[in-house]
Amino acid sequence: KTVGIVGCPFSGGQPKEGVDEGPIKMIEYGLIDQLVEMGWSVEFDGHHKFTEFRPAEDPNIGKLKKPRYVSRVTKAVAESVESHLKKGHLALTLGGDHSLALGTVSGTFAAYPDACLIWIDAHADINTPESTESGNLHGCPVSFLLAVDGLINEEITEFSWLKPRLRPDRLVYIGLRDVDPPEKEILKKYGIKAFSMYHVDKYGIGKVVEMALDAVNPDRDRPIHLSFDVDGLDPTVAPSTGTPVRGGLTFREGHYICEAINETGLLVSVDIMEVNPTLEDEVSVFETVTVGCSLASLCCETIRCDA
Ligand SMILES: N[C@@]1(C(=O)O)CN(C[C@@H]2CCCCN2)C[C@@H]1CCC[B-](O)(O)O
Ligand SMILES: [Mn+2]
Ligand SMILES: [Mn+2]
Ligand SMILES: [Mn+2]
Repeated sequence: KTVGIVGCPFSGGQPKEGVDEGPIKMIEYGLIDQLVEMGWSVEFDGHHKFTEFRPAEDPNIGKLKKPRYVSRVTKAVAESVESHLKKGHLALTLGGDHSLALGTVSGTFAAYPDACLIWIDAHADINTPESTESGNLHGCPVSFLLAVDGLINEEITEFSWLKPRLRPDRLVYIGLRDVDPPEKEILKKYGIKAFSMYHVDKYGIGKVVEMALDAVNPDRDRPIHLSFDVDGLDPTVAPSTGTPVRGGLTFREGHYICEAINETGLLVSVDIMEVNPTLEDEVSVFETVTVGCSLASLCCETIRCDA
């Protein structure tokens, strides 16, 4: 069993410095050794160097910020993820901000057209170029990926490489608690399944994960892409992240999601996103980086001590 690590030091989808250090710290903290100890062979030929992709000029397109930089980087990420998957490897992408999912999810669907997407996040990241207020592309990836008509008005030529393959009934969220009004409209309009923290409280994480899988993978026969924004966790668990929101997933709830999805045997591609090891004090940074590493490891569990 081989896991291909896609190290993505990238911060172009949002304004805070430091989230590009996330992948570097997760590797420094020994993620590779951890995976090797768990029985994986690890393919990692160093972090991507995305600074070469940065255009001299990158004026906003409408409200969107750094559109050319984000587009070039995510196109490269899509190719990288696809190539790991086509070799039958598990793709593990370390971010970097969540705009990288434009690439990771595209790469997964190129290799596994029948895949489903499980998005763990405080946010829906489904703003369109028109609905976004911040213009930060880390708040938009899902709207670009959705294969629906009429969501995005004018085609953004920079992103013409991106073939939207995500059907609304193959997408499910867990952990939502800070969704913009236009995003709520989109979720409702396309009937996208979303388990907010309200549902986690009401049903418990075990039932929520089961309902999420039932929604997008009823026969448990579709490959799974798990996109995990660490701000889905409570800020007491993952404090060093760009857009923290109180009332999030506990340490165990976050890890349970990874264990339960791993247990399906269907996981093909994982993103660990929005770890920014420069925002908080040393202890908070340590906690956030180690949580990123442990989430990744539990996605890769091979030997389960079954009860
Ligand atoms: N929807 C957002 C966007 O900027 O589009 C607005 N939100 C921040 C905003 C602050 C004021 C109260 C309402 N929320 C961040 C989110 C993107 C998060 C991207 B992720 O990858 O971290 O999930
Ligand atoms: Mn590989
Ligand atoms: Mn996100
Ligand atoms: Mn988020």
